[in-house]
Amino acid sequence: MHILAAGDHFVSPGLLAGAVRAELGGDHEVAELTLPWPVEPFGPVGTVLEASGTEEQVIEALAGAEIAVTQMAPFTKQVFAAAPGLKLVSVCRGGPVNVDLEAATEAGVAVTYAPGRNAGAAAEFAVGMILAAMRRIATSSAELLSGTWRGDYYAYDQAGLELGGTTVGLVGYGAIGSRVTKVLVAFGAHVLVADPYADRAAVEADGARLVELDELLRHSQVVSLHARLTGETRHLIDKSKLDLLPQGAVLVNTARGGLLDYAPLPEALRSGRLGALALDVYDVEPPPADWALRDVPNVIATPHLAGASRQTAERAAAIVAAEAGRYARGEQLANLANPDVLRRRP
Ligand SMILES: NC(=O)c1ccc[n+]([C@@H]2O[C@H](COP(=O)([O-])OP(=O)(O)OC[C@H]3O[C@@H](n4cnc5c(N)ncnc54)[C@H](O)[C@@H]3O)[C@@H](O)[C@H]2O)c1
Ligand SMILES: O=C(O)[C@H](O)COP(=O)(O)O
Repeated sequence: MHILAAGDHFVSPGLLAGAVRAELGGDHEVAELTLPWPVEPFGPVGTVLEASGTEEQVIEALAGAEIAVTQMAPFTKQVFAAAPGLKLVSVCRGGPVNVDLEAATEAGVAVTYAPGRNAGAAAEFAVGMILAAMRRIATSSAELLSGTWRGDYYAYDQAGLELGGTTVGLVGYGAIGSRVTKVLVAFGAHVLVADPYADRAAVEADGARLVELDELLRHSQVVSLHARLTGETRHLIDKSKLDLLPQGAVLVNTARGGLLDYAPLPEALRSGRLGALALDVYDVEPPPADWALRDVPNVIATPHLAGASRQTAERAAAIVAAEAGRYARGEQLANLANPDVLRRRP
């Protein structure tokens, strides 16, 4: 069998190919393709979002492949049309946003994905960002290293908040939001959750309360975003929603830049409306040189790092290799994103 391992600098082609060889044995031809990373600014929500590399690159590398394993490669209608032998695309992402699922189904190609493979890493990182922002860990460190010892941080009106006893609002209760909840509850925080699709009983069993978004925003001193970016969630938090937050609230976004309207943020921070902002994701990645939040107080910014742990990369490669193994043995795939494809097969 011919297999394409299309990786990037995070989940490398070598890591993917090694896992596939270990799963399938050595009798198969595994081609390796390296895609650029970091990705270009993300495209609009559509059929294929957040892909990396070009269709031409993928078409050339596929060359007769029956299986492709990847994180970011674009699988568009054109790619499926040019690869008639392709039967399985296994994507090691939380959602196969780089695959046109309709075109895959039409072409009879099964698509699998990897829900939760980086949820532990992203949840730990989000909690780290929440703590760093609440207690000014990152900004005070940067100030001290640049020569400023700020005694006023001890003053009552400048001092940070403890997590214990503080109300934290989590927007989105999926693989990451639910993990963040459990950690925050263990710290003694009161956790509010807004997610129109969440199971109330599951939220309550985790020690949190399911509420409407506006209620969450009105009552949370800290708000952390954990929803997926869809047509429905784009700019879920805009100026009108920011205005609902208590004065001096902390806002954390480790999910997707598109969830948040970035335009009102500089003024909200300068005026103290927002007490701190912690970001791992941006409306444009990387943010431009003249980024409006670069010289604004109380901003923490990391380069889209939340999901990037060693375990995530290893787990990702193992998950797609296991799906390739199931396909090769004729077994049921574990996480099929386009079940309709089964109806199209003889
Ligand atoms: N920064 C990083 O490195 C990094 C890493 C992994 C994931 N992420 C991002 O984190 C986010 C969460 O990932 P996940 O794996 O938990 O996703 P998930 O699919 O498991 O959960 C997303 C949740 O969002 C909820 N949701 C949908 N519409 C909503 C709405 N209108 N309001 C509130 N909630 C809504 C869904 O019901 C679901 O529970 C995603 O945006 C993902 O892309 C970022
Ligand atoms: O780090 C990320 O944000 C990802 O690499 C992709 O996340 P996703 O797999 O949930 O799309």
